[in-house]
Amino acid sequence: KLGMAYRKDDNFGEWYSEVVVNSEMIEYYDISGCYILRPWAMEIWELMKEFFDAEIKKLKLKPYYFPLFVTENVLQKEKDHIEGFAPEVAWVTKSGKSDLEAPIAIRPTSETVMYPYFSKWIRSHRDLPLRCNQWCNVVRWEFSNPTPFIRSREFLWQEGHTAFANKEEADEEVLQILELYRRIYEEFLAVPVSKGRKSEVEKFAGGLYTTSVEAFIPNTGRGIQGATSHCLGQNFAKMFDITFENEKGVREMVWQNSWAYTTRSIGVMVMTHGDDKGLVLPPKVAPIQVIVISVPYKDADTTAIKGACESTVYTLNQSGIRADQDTRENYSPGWKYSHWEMKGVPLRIEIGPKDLANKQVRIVRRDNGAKVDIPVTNLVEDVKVLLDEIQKNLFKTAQERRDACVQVVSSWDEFTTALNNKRLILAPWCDEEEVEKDVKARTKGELGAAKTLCTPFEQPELPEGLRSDEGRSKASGAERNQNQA
Ligand SMILES: O=C1CCCN[C@@H]1CCCn1cnc2ccccc2c1=O
Repeated sequence: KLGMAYRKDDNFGEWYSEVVVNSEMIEYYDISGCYILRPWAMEIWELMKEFFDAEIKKLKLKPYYFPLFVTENVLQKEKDHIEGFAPEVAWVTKSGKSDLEAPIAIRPTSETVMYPYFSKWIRSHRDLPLRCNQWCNVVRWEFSNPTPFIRSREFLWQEGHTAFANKEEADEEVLQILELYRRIYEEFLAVPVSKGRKSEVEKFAGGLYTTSVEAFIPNTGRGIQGATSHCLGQNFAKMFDITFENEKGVREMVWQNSWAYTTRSIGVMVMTHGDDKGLVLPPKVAPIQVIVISVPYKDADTTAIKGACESTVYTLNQSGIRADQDTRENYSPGWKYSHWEMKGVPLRIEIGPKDLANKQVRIVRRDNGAKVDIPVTNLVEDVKVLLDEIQKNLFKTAQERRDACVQVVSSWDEFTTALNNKRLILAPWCDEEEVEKDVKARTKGELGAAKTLCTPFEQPELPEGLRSDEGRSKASGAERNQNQA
């Protein structure tokens, strides 16, 4: 199947579903909200994981793996905030034909799985900081419209859970991790995000405060949470009796953080960069950065051309570039161009008889379609420069597009107009829960009620006299159940 049936700016939802399938990232599954992640998606996940895992190891995180299952009474331990999430919890009630004595929950997140053991492991200040990270799947049986990568009933993530002797250390780590999430999005996925603090209404109810990186999808005019880094305060230490004896022999409760990013990040990247030819991959996360395609002529020396493709791929791979070739003879060059454009490969190299004769190759960029002939002598350097240019261009284009959607407002009328114009709104914000709930209620409409995304750490000047003590907050048309992590 070649070419897209839907155009991104006409039928965004259908376009997205088609791109993730045609690019061979996703296969739909016969259970709603569940998807098969194929190599083209998993290799992207693994490239991000390689970066993130190396960075948290520098922060002394240790790898763990906790069980998928949690008992009912332990899960109910954080009942105060879980009641909001209870409908999403999936339960195992039988094995074979027989019922289990007590139903067992499948982890929707792992606080209640881990923290009874943090309580057991932490006795003295010498046991702190405790730094635990796991890469796993979680299950949340949501009912709102399922979307590959963005909202699924099972997804992959990493969840970090740390414990410190004091709040200062916890506060510092929250921001260190948030910066890593910004780097994942901006340096790897080429997606601009805003760092900020969640409102009391939108934060993780079980925690003290939540910080997040927020992305924006111009096509839908909606913000989307990219990743979260929470300071839990001593709330869970109280619930699970996680205490330590400090240097003076006094027993104290620990200060905890928890943080996650998920496979949703892949969907945000697809939505940001994809076009009407399909996926457009930032080179940093492209499983194949350069595809070499043979362009045989009727009586040309196909063996020589294939040999040139082989050696081009070899030379590129030797210099750390992820290159592959498509010299299949049962597909035309044109078919191959469309196929690899659909998969979003950043660079295509074409090698035909005249390229061979002139000791050059033709390089075509996926992001802007530019074609250039380069001598094979300079191949590796030129390819590296082009890949770097594509990475920068994708980020710059996405940033300009996102910034063009930002609307600074200072009145209710401006706010509602901006909301209906699918804007990312920057508004003076009082950060009062009642006001936030009232705004949500008053903006319920076909575009979805307005939801605050965050109070950005970077604040523009606030004109005198505007009601706010927290600076401006970003809001946009809501995506229900936006918070994946
Ligand atoms: O974000 C994170 C980062 C990673 C660790 N967990 C925190 C908070 C998760 C909040 N949450 C989100 N959905 C849930 C769904 C069912 C039960 C409980 C929950 C739940 O506690």
